[in-house]
Amino acid sequence: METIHVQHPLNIERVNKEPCVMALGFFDGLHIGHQEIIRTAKKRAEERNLALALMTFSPHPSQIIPMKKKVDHYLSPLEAKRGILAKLGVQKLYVVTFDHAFAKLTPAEFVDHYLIDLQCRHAVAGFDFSFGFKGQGNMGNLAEFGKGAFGVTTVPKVERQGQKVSSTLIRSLLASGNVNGIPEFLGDFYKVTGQIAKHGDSECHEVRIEDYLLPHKGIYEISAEMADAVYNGVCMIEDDPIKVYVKLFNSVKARHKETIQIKWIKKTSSHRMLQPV
Ligand SMILES: Cc1cc2nc3c(=O)[nH]c(=O)nc-3n(C[C@H](O)[C@H](O)[C@H](O)COP(=O)(O)O)c2cc1C
Ligand SMILES: Nc1ncnc2c1ncn2[C@@H]1O[C@H](COP(=O)(O)OP(=O)(O)O)[C@@H](O)[C@H]1O
Repeated sequence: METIHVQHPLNIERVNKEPCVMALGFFDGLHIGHQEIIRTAKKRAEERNLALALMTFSPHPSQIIPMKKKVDHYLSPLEAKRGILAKLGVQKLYVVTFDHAFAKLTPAEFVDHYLIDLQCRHAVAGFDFSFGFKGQGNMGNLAEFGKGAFGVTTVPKVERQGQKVSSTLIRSLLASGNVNGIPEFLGDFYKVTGQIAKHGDSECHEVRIEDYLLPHKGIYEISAEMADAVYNGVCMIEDDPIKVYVKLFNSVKARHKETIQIKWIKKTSSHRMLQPV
């Protein structure tokens, strides 16, 4: 997968582009709703023999525009997003810097410069995707702004348990420590990647995790992947200041600075921190 970072104003001559199907959205977490968008876009790309592209933004629009909640930690920071998108078959990833100049674009300007000029031949997004100044562009008027340059597919709402699957919903499950409820919406357990920051004589390792949203403080059953091997263990999250400690069962020790991927299984009680299951 090719990753192309662009910033407004676009110097279109210098952007590596090709006729494509473009999936649109922020896509934090790549939950089952997002996966449905990408599956649909992939189908359209195959039918039309076009490249599969996806446009996302960085940072989250709420960092620039006042919104109800400011997102400053992610379910899938850009590197994690890249890995997941490549696996889902995305061939070109456009990462647009979301700054004030970009946020001020009218829906027509966004479509002209970021879809038509990037050779989008078909756009795919969910029923609630919005774009352009004050979110005035939507799936009801996207085709009109496209003036026939591309077709549009709107993916209907993906729901579970009577609720729209959303990154906000997954964030609230993390905030309540309800990590075992996440796979229903995410399609998998919630995973974060970090580095072993400190290890002493004890088998309890401190892990440094950046950019990811973490579950609520407490003790969790986890599985950890390091150097292609998977271990079971427990993880303790402290807040104020935020610290993450991992203990792997069977006295497995991790090396300093080793990369560790933590998969959150469920919240547990403190005594199991000492007593492996
Ligand atoms: C060109 C452009 C301008 C935008 N301007 C605004 C804005 O002024 N106010 C706003 O609330 N959102 C704005 N947005 C953000 C969108 O409403 C939306 O959050 C973003 O496109 C991510 O879509 P998603 O949340 O459906 O993934 C803009 C988006 C784009 C692409
Ligand atoms: N549950 C869903 N059903 C259908 N489409 C969705 C769903 N959730 C998100 N989308 C679409 O996925 C893209 C990215 O949406 P985004 O706003 O980043 O997700 P979320 O609503 O989870 O924060 C947009 O095109 C959006 O319309």
